[in-house]
Amino acid sequence: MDKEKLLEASIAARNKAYVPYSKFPVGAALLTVDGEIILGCNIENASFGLTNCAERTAIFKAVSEGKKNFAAIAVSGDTEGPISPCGACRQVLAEFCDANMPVFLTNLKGNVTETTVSELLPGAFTTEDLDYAAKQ
Ligand SMILES: O=c1ccn([C@H]2C[C@H](O)[C@@H](CO)O2)c(=O)[nH]1
Ligand SMILES: [Zn+2]
Repeated sequence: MDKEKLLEASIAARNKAYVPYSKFPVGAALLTVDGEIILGCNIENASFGLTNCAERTAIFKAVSEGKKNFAAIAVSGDTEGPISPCGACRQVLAEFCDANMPVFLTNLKGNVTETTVSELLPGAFTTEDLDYAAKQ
């Protein structure tokens, strides 16, 4: 997997961000198991709570096109250290990605952290929890 290419794609994805309120563009680049890169950016709203983060935009775009098997994601923002995905995005990543899927977090200075979905959200609530209740 070309980690540098994915990181660069996430930085390019920031250019499409719709961020009139925060002025804080974030980009995501989601790699499918077939080698396709799906981009996402944050999309804000005058009703602030309706904002969709870059990571969820990328995942929802992919899933809406029938692509649900992912190999990695890169996320970038202009932060002091590597960007930190919000809790909502961590939960959505846990829904669609393997626990050990690589997550590359970066900033514009080239600081990179490589982590995984389960490191970002240990003990995530998952579909297995629902299956357990359904069997009782
Ligand atoms: O990992 C992150 C962190 C923040 N944001 C967005 C949400 C909002 O538009 C702006 C400021 O929080 O950054 C993302 O898209 N992804
Ligand atoms: Zn988020």
